[in-house]
Amino acid sequence: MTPAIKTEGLSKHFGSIAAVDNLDLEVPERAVFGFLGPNGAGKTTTVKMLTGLSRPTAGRAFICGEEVFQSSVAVRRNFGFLPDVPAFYDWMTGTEYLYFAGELYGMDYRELKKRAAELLDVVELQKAGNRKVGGYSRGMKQRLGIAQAMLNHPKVLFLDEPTSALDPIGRRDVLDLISRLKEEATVFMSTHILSDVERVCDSVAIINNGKLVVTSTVEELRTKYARSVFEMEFAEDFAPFMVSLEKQPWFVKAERVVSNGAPTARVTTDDVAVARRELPRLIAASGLTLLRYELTQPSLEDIFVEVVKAS
Ligand SMILES: Nc1ncnc2c1ncn2[C@@H]1O[C@H](COP(=O)(O)OP(=O)(O)OP(=O)(O)O)[C@@H](O)[C@H]1O
Repeated sequence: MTPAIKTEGLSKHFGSIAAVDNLDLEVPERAVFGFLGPNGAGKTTTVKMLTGLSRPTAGRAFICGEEVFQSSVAVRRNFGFLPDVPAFYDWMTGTEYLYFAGELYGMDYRELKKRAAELLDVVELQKAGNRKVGGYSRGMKQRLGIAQAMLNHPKVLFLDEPTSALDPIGRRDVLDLISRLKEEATVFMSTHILSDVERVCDSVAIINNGKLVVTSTVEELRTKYARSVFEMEFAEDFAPFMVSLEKQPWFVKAERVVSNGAPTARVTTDDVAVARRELPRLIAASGLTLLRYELTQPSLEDIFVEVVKAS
């Protein structure tokens, strides 16, 4: 099957800076793909090359098998794009805005009317369609922007930081919408918000300093970096206890975090069976009063920090 997005040695240099360096990516159809990386990693530069807004210094990019730049008109038909800060005309209603955008795409008026109504439904703005965009919340604007990007049935939808400016309810609505869109299109979203990735993405790529560090399904990433984490709350100060754990052969790291409002010891191990046996004995020997003891999995954030540091 032709991948929705493919890059071969994609690179962009700005003078001596390699913003994107020899990137090989493959994104399957009908996936929600998370594109992650710390600030300055090269995410925006990559998205600009994938959407034909910036020419690569070397390498090639394909959307649905069509090479970007070689066949830009054919490629443009295949994707929709929502920038991180979309611009709207506040005096237009939501429906008028979609008609305006559809006319720019050259859509037939009858088809446009039908598609706009259908999309207002999908993004749950059917009631707000006749209200002026100036009165929309940020979340509503973002959903309208997604409807606009989906107008001409793109096979790939690029979303740049789609939830970063939203409150928790706006975020939840946009994430629910992204999950539903995968029925229609492949979604490629760049983001910093790892909990969003955990909620909606099937696969991810992590880049750092312009280079691909890892690409895999979220599941594989978890299995590969599976280390178990014990969370413990104590009635007394547990700092000396954490230090005493460092000598244990199964110990990877110990952190003091605040979980559910309480100071918590988070202890990571790479040998869960031994740690499970040993920890209760060590807690008993410490004389501390144990209030909570839980075995959890590392978050995507833990994995991200580890992968980026190692690179
Ligand atoms: N037009 C440009 N001229 C010179 N350097 C640039 C240009 N655009 C980007 N860069 C550099 O390329 C690198 C990658 O930038 P890019 O904006 O792609 O990163 P990013 O991952 O999107 O970062 P952020 O998450 O902060 O938006 C950075 O070092 C940046 O300073």
